[in-house]
Amino acid sequence: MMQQNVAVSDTKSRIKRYNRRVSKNLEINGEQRINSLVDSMRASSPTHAKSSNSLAEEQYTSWIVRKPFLIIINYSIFVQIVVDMKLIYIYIYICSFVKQLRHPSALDMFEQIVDASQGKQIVMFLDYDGTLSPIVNDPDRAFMSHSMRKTVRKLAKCFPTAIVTGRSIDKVYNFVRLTELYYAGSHGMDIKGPSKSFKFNKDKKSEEVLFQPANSEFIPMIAEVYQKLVEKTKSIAGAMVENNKFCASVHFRCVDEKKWSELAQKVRSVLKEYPRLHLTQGRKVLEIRPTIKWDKGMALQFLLESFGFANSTDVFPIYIGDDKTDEDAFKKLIDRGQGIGILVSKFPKDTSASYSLKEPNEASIIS
Ligand SMILES: O=P(O)(O)OC[C@H]1O[C@H](O[C@H]2O[C@H](CO)[C@@H](O)[C@H](O)[C@H]2O)[C@H](O)[C@@H](O)[C@@H]1O
Repeated sequence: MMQQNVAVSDTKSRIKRYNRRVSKNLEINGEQRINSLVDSMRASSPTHAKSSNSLAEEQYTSWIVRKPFLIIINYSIFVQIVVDMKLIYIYIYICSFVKQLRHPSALDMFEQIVDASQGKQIVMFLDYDGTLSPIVNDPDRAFMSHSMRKTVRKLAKCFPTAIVTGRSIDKVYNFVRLTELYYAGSHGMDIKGPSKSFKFNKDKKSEEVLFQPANSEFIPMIAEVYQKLVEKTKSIAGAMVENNKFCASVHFRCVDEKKWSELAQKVRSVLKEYPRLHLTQGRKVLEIRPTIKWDKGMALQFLLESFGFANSTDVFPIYIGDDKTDEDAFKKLIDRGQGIGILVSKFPKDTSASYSLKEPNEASIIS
């Protein structure tokens, strides 16, 4: 009997120890997940994402700052510095040259792009934020310039043209205000065609083409999550939440970096209750979306198919975008072996796009 009691209490204490270990692991895992989310929030913010170029420039600057002290210490070290500086110069030069080779400016390559599209039907895909409009602190004030609107209108007269955005269609339409375009909102999960008769519509139907790959039950789910996120994050100065119909965005552009971890924790705590939603990241924004296999690349594919170019070799799709989510579309073009992807970015980035533009204004020049 005595032995049995000892065995039971032994087992109990082993179970307790086990539970303690498990819950400690869970805490560590939870903490690790938040830490890695905050790390990637930092990494995806341009001021933190050091390119090889900017790193070299930074090293170069720090050499300059230290230089006078080193001269006094030793002339031979000074000579060494001059040699090193030259090497750094050469390194910076090679980096920018290689970058140009990998992602030449779409402006410099304009003629080649035009040549490559000869005899083919150009189809234009345009991201909105950071591509047609400059990035601003307040997402509700990301206005498109009049000249950009004019350019997009002209484009749509010549080619089928679609806006592919993380925003809801209603929001992006309020900025763009062009009825002749196709709109793929909520990262391509809500696709609508022009609301009036449109010559590129193969069957010449005048009604809107509509495709929503995600189940419509996600709409109330996102609305609920949006409300919870607004409530949870209201104590964090600068945090903004947007309901984008099939997805929600939590902006941290105006949040003090010291608060990023707290914000990430709050977002994770809301998402815990929604296993059918997951988190992705854009430019200083956390995006919550349905766990379905759909992205901007698949939206591009869907639109090309609806234009009748499923297996056509006579099509030349051009996709212009600035964000991580646009990479799926760039990759799709590579898979199809057609057209070109153009990345809008001031900084060198790893991308599947073939060309680059420095800012939204340049996108209007090429169009
Ligand atoms: O696919 P996109 O059209 O690029 O949409 C992605 C997100 O764009 C918007 O946020 C971005 O632009 C804001 C205004 O310039 C800026 O404040 C924010 O930091 C950027 O991430 C939009 O507000 C989000 O809902 C979209 O998810």
